[in-house]
Parts: sequence; structure tokens; C-alpha cells
Amino acid sequence: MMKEESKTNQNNDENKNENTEENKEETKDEPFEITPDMIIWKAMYLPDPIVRAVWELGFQTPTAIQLACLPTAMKGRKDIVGAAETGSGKTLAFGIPILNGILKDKEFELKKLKQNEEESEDSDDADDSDGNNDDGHTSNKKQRVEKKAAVAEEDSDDSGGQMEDFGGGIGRVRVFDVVELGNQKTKIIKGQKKLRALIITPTRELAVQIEKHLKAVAKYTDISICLVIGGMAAPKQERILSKGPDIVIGTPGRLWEMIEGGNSHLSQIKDIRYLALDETDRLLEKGHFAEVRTLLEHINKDEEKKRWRQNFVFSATLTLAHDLPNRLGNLKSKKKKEAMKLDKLLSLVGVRPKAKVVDLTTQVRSLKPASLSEMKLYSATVEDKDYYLYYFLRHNPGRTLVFCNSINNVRRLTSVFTLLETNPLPLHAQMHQKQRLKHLERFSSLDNALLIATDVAARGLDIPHVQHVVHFQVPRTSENYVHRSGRTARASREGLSLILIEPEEATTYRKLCSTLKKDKNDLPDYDVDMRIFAAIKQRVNLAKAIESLEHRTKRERSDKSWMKQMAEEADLVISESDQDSDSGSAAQSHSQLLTELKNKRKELTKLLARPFKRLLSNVRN
Ligand SMILES: Nc1ncnc2c1ncn2[C@@H]1O[C@H](COP(=O)(O)OP(=O)(O)OP(=O)(O)O)[C@@H](O)[C@H]1O
Repeated sequence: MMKEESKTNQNNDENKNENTEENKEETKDEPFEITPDMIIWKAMYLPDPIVRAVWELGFQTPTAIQLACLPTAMKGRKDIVGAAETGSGKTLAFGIPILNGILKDKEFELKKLKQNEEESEDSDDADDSDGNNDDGHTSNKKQRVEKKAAVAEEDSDDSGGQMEDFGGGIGRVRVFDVVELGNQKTKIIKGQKKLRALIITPTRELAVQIEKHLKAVAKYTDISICLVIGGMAAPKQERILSKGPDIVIGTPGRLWEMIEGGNSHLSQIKDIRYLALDETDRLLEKGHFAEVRTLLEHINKDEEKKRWRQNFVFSATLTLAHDLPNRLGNLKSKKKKEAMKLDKLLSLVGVRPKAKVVDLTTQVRSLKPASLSEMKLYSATVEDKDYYLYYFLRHNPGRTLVFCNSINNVRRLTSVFTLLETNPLPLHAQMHQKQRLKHLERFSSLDNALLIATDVAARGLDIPHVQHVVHFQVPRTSENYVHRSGRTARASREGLSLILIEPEEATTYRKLCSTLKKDKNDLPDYDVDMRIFAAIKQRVNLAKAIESLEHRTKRERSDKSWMKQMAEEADLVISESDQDSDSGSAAQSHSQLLTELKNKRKELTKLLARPFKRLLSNVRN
């Protein structure tokens, strides 16, 4: 299992990354011996620094998807299309080959560089011995010296640069760019660090997590990795990219924005040697498709370079086709739909013929990890779901992730469950990025924690020890059901997923079951002890009443301040008598509201002070 520390810290603070670089320097030179028990990793062609890192992370053997992908992927010649259950280690199935490829490329480039230097030194000697020296113009020898200097400066200068091919395909080295300044003989030599790999993900949180994961595995290499995600301040983003990272991990919108804005490091995007798409099917759904298509079309503009690149296309639900978008055709048969969806997707990415397809989900049932238990609970009304959720949370302490279909629902549940003292942390797309990461970090660090989220948290997030997932609303697609549930029972740990179904959702639930090849009655029912239901209801109803009163008082306050502001902007003077006559009764009703609120809060505090366990024992006695 991955060390808790490296998984839980979702903070993408730049300084922290720099510290990691320093730590890397300190630890890189410590002695490390490859022992026979690491043989399985060596058999997968992993270079020693990566074996060392995965071993220290506690990964003793590759997971099934890693076993199936690594041997081919590490050779660097074939593209990989991979599908496997959630939490099965897909990130490293594409991450390790990318790191390995970059290490090999760098090694090759260095070798070529040395060879060139030696050759040029030899020919320098020959030139000198010929006595063929310069006569006021720059001599061949001088030019070569400058060329070498440019190569040497590659590491310190981040702007401009031309690609020069040393032959052999992967041996392209960005060597030099010589600029003459007016009639002065000064030459400015520019170099640029190469952008070697791009990893595209649908959400910022997933990008942050992949960065953490890959950095941990690249710990003993000199490979640099950075993020390009929405929510990060533009100057900071520019600063990070100006360091010329080898790998960029990003979300499509921000990536495209930076490319269009003319970022110099990203101007090399067509030259990348490795391209990975994680949660690919999500990337090609509504909301991302237009941006991803523009981005991929841009990357794929040069056919020659496209052929030269190794592609990785991964997801847990690559082959499911719940609702094929019209743009991908209008086929009736599900099988055809699935094939079509995949074909379109692969051609858009630029996956080369003869790609290796590793699909460990051909049996739809194997989309679900074996350690995951799934249950369902039919709710007679929408309102009842609040009671069931509270009941579930009180009965199942631990780390629980609740999924809603809308931001409004996340907000409402957060308010009500805060009043019920379950300390929920909300997560949705309308929150500031910093806050989103903070909540994830907090959720990961508390033993008893509740995260209420939209599907922004459904894909890829690897939060340690999530014991329960509750689908507060039936997800709109079967893919989302699989991904949501997959936040628990990761890497062979036990986990429980509970879906709450209200009457209006019955059809969606039936469809979901049919796509997942389940009968709607397959999932066992979650049992609720109805004898304590009245007590549960009392608490939840009170919390809901308080929430609605709070909402009203807030609205009144904001209406009032809005009117005041409008009056001020219009230079209107509101006389005291106006105010008096207007606000007399309003003030009275407002104060009644506040009193009611205060009383209800008191009542709820009293109820919540009664230990829940006593309720249960009263019933049993
Ligand atoms: N070889 C391994 N041995 C043990 N644990 C591993 C191994 N490889 C990865 N892991 C751990 O397994 C967990 C899940 O990995 P990862 O996030 O890559 O899964 P995934 O298949 O991408 O899931 P999802 O489909 O939900 O995105 C992580 O905590 C990771 O550190």
C-alpha cells in the first residue's frame, strides 16, 4: 500500500514541491541494493531508481493491470489502451512507462551529446593542424564551441530554442538558438528544457493526485513534474512552467488557455513523446469534449510527430456506452455503440494501429472490486432520504463520501448535517480551488469524516480508507455509479456502497442495473431499525426547520442591505419616518424569527446531547 503520508497530502503548494526537490537531492545518493524479492519489478523492466521508489512505497508486486500493461508499455513502441476496475493501480500502469521512457530518452540524449562533443573535438584538432583558422568571421571551431556552450546552458535557460535531430527517432535534442544582436558580434545562446510528456485528466483534484503519485515514484530520478490546472493564479502557473518541467499534468481548459496564451514551454506540446489520458471516457463527455478535441487536434497537427509518440488511454469504464452522444453516431446495438465509442475515441487521441488493448473489465461484473459490498435502500419520499442518510452515518462511523447530483443538494445537505453535528465537508465545482483541496486534505486526515460532493469527486480520487460511499441520488450514468462506488474498496480493502432510490428514480436505477448486467433486486436491501426512526426523524426535522429559518433570516438581511445600497447609489435619502413605517412590522417579524430560531437551536442541542447509543439500548430493552 502507498504510504499514507504521500497519498493524503493533496496540497499543491509550490514551495512544498520545491522542498520535495531538495529532499530528492538529499536521498538520491543514499546507497540502495536491489534484492531478489524485487525481482518481479525488475522483470517488468523497471529501472533501479523506480524499483527503489515503488519498493519504499510498499508496493511488493504489480497489480493485475500493471502486470498486463508494463512489459509491453516499457518497450516504448506500442500505445496502450487500458481498462480495469477502480482502485486497481492504473495510474502507475501508464505512469511508470512514461517515467521509464523519459529516463531512457535523457540517457540517449546525453550519450549522443558526448559523442558529438568527442567528434567535434577530433575535427577541431584536425582543423587546427590544417592551420585553417578564422579571418575575422566566426570559424567552424568557434561555432562548434558556441554550439556546445548552448547545450551546456540548456539547463539554465528556459526560453526559445530549435529542435535538432540526432537521428534514431528518440534522439532529438534541443540544442541551440544563436541570435545576432545588431552589428555587434555578441551572440545570445538560448536553450529550452524539453516538454516530454502530457497527462490530461478531467478534474483538478485528480491532476494533483497523479502529480503526487508520480513524484513519489520519480523520487530517485531527475524527472520534473508540474501541474497546469484551473484555479491556480496565472503568474504562478507561468513561473512553474518557466522551469521547463519534463511532464505536465493538466486539465483541458487551463492547458488550452495557456497554449493559446503563447506559453513558451507548452509551445512544444506537438513534440511530446508521451501522451496519457486518464478517465478518458469522462474527458470525452459533455463539458470537456470541445476543449479536449481542440487540444488533441492541436497536438496531432503534425502527422510525423504524432507517429513518434507513445499514447496511453485509460479508464475504469472505457467500454461502457450508457448514452452515446449524437456526435458519435446513432447506433442501436449496444455492442456496436461500444465499439464505435472506443474507435472514435482512439482516433481522436491519435492512438496508432496495433495498440495493445488491456481490458480487464470485459466481464461487466468485474468493473467492481471484489472487496466492495453494494446495497440499496428504497425511500418512499425524497424527504425520507435525509433520515436514512443520518441513520446510516450514525450507524456507520468512519470515513464516508456522499454523492449528490447537484451543487444545490450538496449545499443543502451540508447545512443540515452541520446542524446535526456530523461535520460535513462540501466539495463541488463552484468552490475555490484552495478550499476544494483543503477539504479533501481534511477528509483524508480525519478518522471519522464526512465529505458531501458532486461527481467532481467521483473519478480517480484515491483517498485512503474511505469505508463508505452513499449515492444520495441515483447517478445519471452507470459509469458514474462505478466511479463513485470505486472511491471505497480500493487496492483490495473492504468497502460498502449504498444507493438511495426514491420513486422518481426507479427508472434510472433500472437502466443502470441493466447496463451493469444486474437485476434491480440483486443488491441486498440495507436494513433500517424502524423503532428508532421517530427519534431520527425528530432530530433531522428540527435541523431542517432551523436550516430553513436561517435561510430566511439571511435572505431578509441581504434584501435589506440590497435596498440600502440601491438607495445610496441612487442618492436617495430615506427619512426616519419612512424607515419607521416600513420597518416597524418587519422588525417585529424579524425578531420573532430570531427568537424561533434560537429556541429551535436550543431544542436541537438538547436532543443531540442525548447519546445515540442510548436510543438504541432503550429500544432493545
Ligand atoms: N503495485 C501496487 N501495489 C499496491 N498498491 C498499489 C500498487 N500500485 C498502486 N497502488 C495503490 O493503489 C491505489 C489505487 O491506485 P490508482 O489510484 O492508480 O487506481 P486507479 O485504478 O487509477 O483507480 P480509479 O479508476 O478509481 O482512478 C493507490 O493508493 C496506489 O498507491
